[in-house]
Amino acid sequence: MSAPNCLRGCLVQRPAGGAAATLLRHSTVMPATAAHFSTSTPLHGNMMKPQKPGPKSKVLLVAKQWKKGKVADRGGKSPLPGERKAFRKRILLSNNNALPVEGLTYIGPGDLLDHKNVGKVMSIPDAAVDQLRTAEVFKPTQTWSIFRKPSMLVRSETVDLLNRMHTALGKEKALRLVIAGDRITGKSMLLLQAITHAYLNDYIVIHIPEAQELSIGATEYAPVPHSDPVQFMQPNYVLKLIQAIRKANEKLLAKMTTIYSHPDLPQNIPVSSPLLALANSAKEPESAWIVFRALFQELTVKGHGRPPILFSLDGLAHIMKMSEYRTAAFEPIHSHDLALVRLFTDCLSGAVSLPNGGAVLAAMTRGNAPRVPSLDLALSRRAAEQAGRHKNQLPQRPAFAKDYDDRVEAVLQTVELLQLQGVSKPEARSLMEYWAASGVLRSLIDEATVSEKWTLAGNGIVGEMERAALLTSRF
Ligand SMILES: Nc1ncnc2c1ncn2[C@@H]1O[C@H](COP(=O)(O)OP(=O)(O)OP(=O)(O)O)[C@@H](O)[C@H]1O
Repeated sequence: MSAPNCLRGCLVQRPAGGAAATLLRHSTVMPATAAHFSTSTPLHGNMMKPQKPGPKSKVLLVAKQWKKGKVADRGGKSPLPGERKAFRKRILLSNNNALPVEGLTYIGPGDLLDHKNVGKVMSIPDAAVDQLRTAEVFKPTQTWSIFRKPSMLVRSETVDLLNRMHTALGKEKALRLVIAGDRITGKSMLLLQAITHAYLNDYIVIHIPEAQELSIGATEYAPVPHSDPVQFMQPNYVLKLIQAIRKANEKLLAKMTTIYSHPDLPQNIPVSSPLLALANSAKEPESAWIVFRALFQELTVKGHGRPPILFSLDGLAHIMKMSEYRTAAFEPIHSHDLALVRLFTDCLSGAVSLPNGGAVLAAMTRGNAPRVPSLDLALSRRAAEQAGRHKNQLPQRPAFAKDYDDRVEAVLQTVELLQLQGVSKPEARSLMEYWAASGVLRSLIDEATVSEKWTLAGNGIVGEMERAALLTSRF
């Protein structure tokens, strides 16, 4: 018999079914006489006997259990409600293994206004670190956990933004500005720098750290009584926000006193009580929105020793669209009909003013932002206007476009835009020298290394520079 014919003959004699083949492979007693590829009588006899289950049949058993929806017991404790989220949001702000950097100075109240500090890496003072942590300004995506203490690069944009804020303060007006830019260019970090400056200069800071928490339908909501057209409050979120404002701005709130009587409040707060007592009266979610409104009303009284306010939000796109909430009639609710969002957008558009000065800042985020055509259009119009283009040359909605939203465009009609790009080469060098001094970057920092990393990072995009230089520490 020729070789191919022999092979065919042998294969034909093999058991056809996979299960049979398995049994064959795992049959415990293999007669010595049994030839390979043979279905000889002794083997047939053996197959008729009951077989011990082999490893393969165990796999089948597990698969069966899985199909029935049983969870295999791994012996561990399953996480409690909220534990996974807390772990995801956990922020470490120091690393004792990183080297202390010599010559690193703390940011003072006027330092972020000073052009001399552009290109310097500076540390955040401990008191401000606590306030920033309370207001949830640090983000888990940033690289705080690999350095000895929270420090940041002062960029030219930082000084520019804070000088604009300072000028507005002098005019008793609020700067209304959107921070935009490509992915990981440092938009949230710039917002953090503005908030740090605000804390160091005794502003009251109201910060919404993740705008998506307001619009994705993850927190309770209820109609605001007597609101027409109806607005919706988010009691639990607002209670948490008041507690953060109270804790981070405690000293300032204790110094100021109320000038209105606020009869709607759940607790009697007589006129001339400290604002801290007013903030403390928010104990239950049910009364949180009324207390928040009363506190905001008190803080925005002109004069009376009221400090400037910084009202900020990260993740603007999430509140520039329909929310995931529904009315009782199952109609979708626009994000601008959520009371807290409405207050922010009114401040951003200038409909509600901050008479003691300050700023309303909104940062875009590119990480998980939804696409909002009206937002993109409004920002590109603002960019064109700032570049000095004539009204007739501004970008327009495409003809017959459906998914544009007048409410969004109205809010952004007069805001300023700060378009963030990469850092300059001297700024990049200073940052890399800080990384090297901290011991997290092990290479000689010279012109060539800086140029290489700067170019690799799309002309100095900070997050990309971190990827290129500190690859293992972040990703
Ligand atoms: N001024 C700075 N000093 C030091 N590190 C910075 C600075 N700006 C940004 N970074 C770093 O760059 C990374 C990206 O920053 P950030 O999270 O602020 O970017 P983003 O533009 O808000 O990102 P996204 O596009 O995802 O919203 C972070 O790890 C941050 O630590």
